Order: sequence, then C-alpha cells, then structure tokens
Amino acid sequence: MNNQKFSIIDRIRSFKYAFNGLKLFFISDHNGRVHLVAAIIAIGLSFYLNISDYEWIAILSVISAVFVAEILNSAIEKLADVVSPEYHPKIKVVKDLAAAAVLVAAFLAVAVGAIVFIPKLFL
Ligand SMILES: Nc1ncnc2c1ncn2[C@@H]1O[C@H](COP(=O)(O)OP(=O)(O)OP(=O)(O)O)[C@@H](O)[C@H]1O
Repeated sequence: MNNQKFSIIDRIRSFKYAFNGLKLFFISDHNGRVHLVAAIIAIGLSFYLNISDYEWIAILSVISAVFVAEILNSAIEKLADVVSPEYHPKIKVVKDLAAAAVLVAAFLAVAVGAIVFIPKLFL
C-alpha cells in the first residue's frame, strides 16, 4: 500500500497530466480527431432534433465509450511500440484486441445513433 500523505497539489497535478493526455490525443492522434468530428456532428444533430433527456444520456454515453476505448487503444499502441518496435506475434494480438475494443464501442455508437436519429430524420 502507498503510505504517501494525501496532497491536494498532487491531485491537481494528476488532473494536469490527464488533460495533457487528452490534448495529445486530440492533437496527435488521427483517430482522435475523427472521433471528435463525429461527436460534434452527433451532438449538433441531437440539439437540432431536440432529443429527449434519455436519448441525450444514450448519445453521450456511447460517445464517451468510443473516446475511452480509443484513448486506451492509443495508449496500448504507444506502449507496444516501445516494448516491441519490431514485429512480434504477441504484440499483434495485443494491438488487435485493443482495436477490437474500439470497434465494439463504435458499433454500439452507430446502433444507438441509428435508433435515436433515424425515426426523427426519416419516419
Ligand atoms: N510490432 C508489431 N508486431 C506485430 N503486429 C503489429 C505490430 N505493430 C503493428 N502490428 C499490426 O498492425 C496493426 C496496426 O497497427 P498500428 O500500430 O499501425 O495501429 P493503427 O490502428 O494503424 O494505429 P494508428 O492508425 O493509430 O497509427 C495492429 O493491429 C497489428 O495487427
């Protein structure tokens, strides 16, 4: 167990590191920017279509799920590139699994988006 004393300064510093991670994700990660654009479009459409509170919860939840999956995927990829810059079959499995997490979250987001938006747009 860590016996370090609680420090508000250390907590604030942790937030700073986390926000720095977020900045890196949106600035240097191409997928991060693609997801950001998709999220802005979904949120804009949600305002335009005046969706209900529960629909907002669903839309914001799936947007967060995609970001969380993509950020973790990105972190795993970067770690894997340091651990094994050369091809390694186990790194392939690790990276493919991390990518699969993004895919699952993205499928869920598309399904929820379709359920919420299609009836309002076309039916
Ligand atoms: N060192 C490695 N060893 C084995 N397979 C790898 C290695 N690096 C990449 N791969 C394979 O290539 C795929 C793509 O890897 P990469 O790191 O380029 O991810 P990416 O999804 O293209 O990332 P990004 O587009 O964010 O750069 C991985 O899912 C994996 O199958």
